Amino acid sequence: MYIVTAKEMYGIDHYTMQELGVEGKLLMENAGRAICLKLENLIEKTSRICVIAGSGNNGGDGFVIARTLLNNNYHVHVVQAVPDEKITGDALYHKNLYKNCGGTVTVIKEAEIIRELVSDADIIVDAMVGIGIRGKLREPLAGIVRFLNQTEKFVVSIDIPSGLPADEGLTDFTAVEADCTFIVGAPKTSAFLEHSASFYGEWEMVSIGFPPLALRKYSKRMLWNEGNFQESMPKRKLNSHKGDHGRGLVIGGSTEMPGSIAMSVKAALKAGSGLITAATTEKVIQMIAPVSMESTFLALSEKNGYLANHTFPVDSYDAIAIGIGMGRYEETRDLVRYVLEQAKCPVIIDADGLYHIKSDLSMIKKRSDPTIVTPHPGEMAMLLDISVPELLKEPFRYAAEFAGKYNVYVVLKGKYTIITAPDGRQAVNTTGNPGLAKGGSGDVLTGISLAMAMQDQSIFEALCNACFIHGKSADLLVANEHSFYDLLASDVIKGITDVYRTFS
Ligand SMILES: NC(=O)C1=CN([C@@H]2O[C@H](COP(=O)(O)OP(=O)(O)OC[C@H]3O[C@@H](n4cnc5c(N)ncnc54)[C@H](OP(=O)(O)O)[C@@H]3O)[C@@H](O)[C@H]2O)[C@@H](O)CC1
Ligand SMILES: [K+]
Repeated sequence: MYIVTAKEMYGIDHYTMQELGVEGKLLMENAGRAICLKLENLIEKTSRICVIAGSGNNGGDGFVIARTLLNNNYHVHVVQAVPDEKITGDALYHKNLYKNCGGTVTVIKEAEIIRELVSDADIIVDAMVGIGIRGKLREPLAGIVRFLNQTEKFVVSIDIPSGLPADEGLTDFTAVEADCTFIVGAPKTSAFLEHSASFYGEWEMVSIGFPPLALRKYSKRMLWNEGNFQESMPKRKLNSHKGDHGRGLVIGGSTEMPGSIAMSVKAALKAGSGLITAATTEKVIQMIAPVSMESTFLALSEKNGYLANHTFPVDSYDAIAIGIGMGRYEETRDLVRYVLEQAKCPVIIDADGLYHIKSDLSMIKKRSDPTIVTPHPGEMAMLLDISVPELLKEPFRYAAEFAGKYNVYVVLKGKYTIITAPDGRQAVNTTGNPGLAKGGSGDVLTGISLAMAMQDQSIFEALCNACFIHGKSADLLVANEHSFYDLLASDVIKGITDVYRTFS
């Protein structure tokens, strides 16, 4: 499923109409009808529905919905929140069809009157404004939105909750807090931003006839779901051996943080790596060896309990993960630099490794083999020298800029983890739950990512699949024997079994 900006949606719309010859009226009919099919599952035959229509094509969708429901014997009324002369084009065509079928319309000039007009309605359909919103919502729409946000009635938004921007970048808006939203054609970016996603309520996308080639042509963003995972995840051959599944190296750990590297190693093995070596200090090896029975170890030099400058052969590995639990000690940085310069395989940089590269980002820019950074928002903001709120306003743009500038893959972790390729392709992971907001969770994702980077798939797909597995493991665990509260990172490692048994 593709994710679009408003501009991309208009591009897809234009292409479908101009190049393919599909008329706008037909797209609007398709949108309204597809939404009605879904809506009818939510409402009773006796439900009273009030559609609030605005002036643009979003209002036009509202008129199609009103006519379809009316013709299916529902009790419907349309409140038009703009003067008659503002309804033009395809929206006017559909308004007339609705009226020709016996539909009634009340035109309102002031927001106050809405309370009375919807007093006997069970369901309110918000078709005031969609992706055509410009600036902050004007009256009377703003007043209607304030009313809708305090009413107990069930509010269904069409395409986008009215007032909400489709794109990232704006955080100051008045918008409908919908109970549910039926998104038209493709989900918009604001459905995946921490400050705006909740306005959608539960959402579902309806297809209205945009061909995949049009979506592909305009959008570089997608939602990574079960279908993508199943399609791209390489199948295991029955006669394969451990060497076929990747020989990985995890570099990290310190006396203060010995556990995290153990978690990454275990996750990497559980997710399907053939062989994993943990490169860490002698002391950490002694500490983690009893719980890391399936891995091999490489002792590196240390200073005050932290990894210090050390050169060792890194060319016999298929992929490397570095940074986990290694601390921010000055001398550890030389080790990070050495690995990034020498390794001729994909390198994943996580946690403290990100702090080490910050002082000299040319370390990553110079590499010719794939480099992957896996920051949470605090680490991403640190890499970019901006605040976390600033980053979260436009995470897609910042991640894409960083990936392009430094030629790296970025896995920006969060409620909506965004995976970005150096060429600007982006994916949003669909799995995961609040149970993952716990220590060790990132270490597990790094381990799974390491395993995926060594399977027969592109790095972009590998990272998308790693995020999918990580989140899906947590989802299955919470659905069955665990809760958001008690879920541990070690449970997520065990849960990888169920993800593979269920989906591959
Ligand atoms: N292919 C597609 O994409 C398809 C899209 N479809 C649907 O069309 C929608 C996009 O339609 P659109 O382009 O007509 O814009 P839309 O969201 O109705 O808003 C424009 C109106 O809002 C008004 N307005 C703007 N800002 C305002 C403000 N701050 N405060 C108050 N009012 C404001 C503005 O009024 P004006 O400023 O001109 O007075 C203008 O009249 C899309 O979301 C989807 O639902 C489907 O039909 C199927 C095909
Ligand atoms: K709307």
